[in-house]
Amino acid sequence: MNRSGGESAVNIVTPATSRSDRGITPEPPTREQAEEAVRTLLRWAGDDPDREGLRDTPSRVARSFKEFFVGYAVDPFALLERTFEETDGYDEIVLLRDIRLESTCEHHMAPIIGRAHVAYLPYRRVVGISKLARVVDAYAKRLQIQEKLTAQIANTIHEVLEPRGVAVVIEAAHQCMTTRGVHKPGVTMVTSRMLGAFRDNAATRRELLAMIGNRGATIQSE
Ligand SMILES: Nc1nc2c(ncn2[C@@H]2O[C@H](COP(=O)(O)OP(=O)(O)OP(=O)(O)O)[C@@H](O)[C@H]2O)c(=O)[nH]1
Ligand SMILES: [Zn+2]
Repeated sequence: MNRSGGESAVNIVTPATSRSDRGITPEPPTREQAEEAVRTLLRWAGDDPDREGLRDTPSRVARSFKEFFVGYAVDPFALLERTFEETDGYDEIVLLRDIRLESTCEHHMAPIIGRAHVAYLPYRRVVGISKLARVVDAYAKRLQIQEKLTAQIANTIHEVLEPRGVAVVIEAAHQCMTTRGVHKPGVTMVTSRMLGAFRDNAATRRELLAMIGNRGATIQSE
């Protein structure tokens, strides 16, 4: 049965989940090797890793990386396993709007800061709303490009919940563009991934976009 889009449904191909999507990464280096790499980068920056102020920096950076990249240790699919079926037939849009997004650009390892909006059209069951935000974090807390991040979140919800539609919109500022390189402060990148009814039905998509509203201006002040 086709749950994803009604009469005009086209079959949206969601790419197979890769090992890294599931949070499985190759053999990591030791803590000592990671700290030595930071010392090398400190020297590359032009400073002396042995001076007092920098002595503990390799250890701090190693710890910080565990926070910035905690998503590699999370299986986003498992986050959505628990669902609730007593919804009295609720089948309208569920939208989690303005989820704070903190990610890292995979090209420059610079912060990507913004907001994610995640919506789905339930089919028979709903998921705890915090889990949608957890899925965002599970993928955001990795090295990313925004397009892939957007697609991974949508594809995961689509694959696990099998809802009638999924929509993910991300608006974010890339510090690799604002503080270096082309230096364009205030620029935000907007991406969306629409699946099922959000992709096939223009009215459903319009309703969603109206619910999200124009929130771009709020990102720039962050
Ligand atoms: N499509 C996409 N591009 C991104 C994202 N984050 C950063 N980039 C871009 O990735 C590109 C990498 O381009 P390169 O020419 O390889 O790197 P670069 O010499 O540092 O480029 P500049 O940033 O232009 O100085 C840059 O244009 C970045 O703006 C993202 O999430 N999606
Ligand atoms: Zn970048």
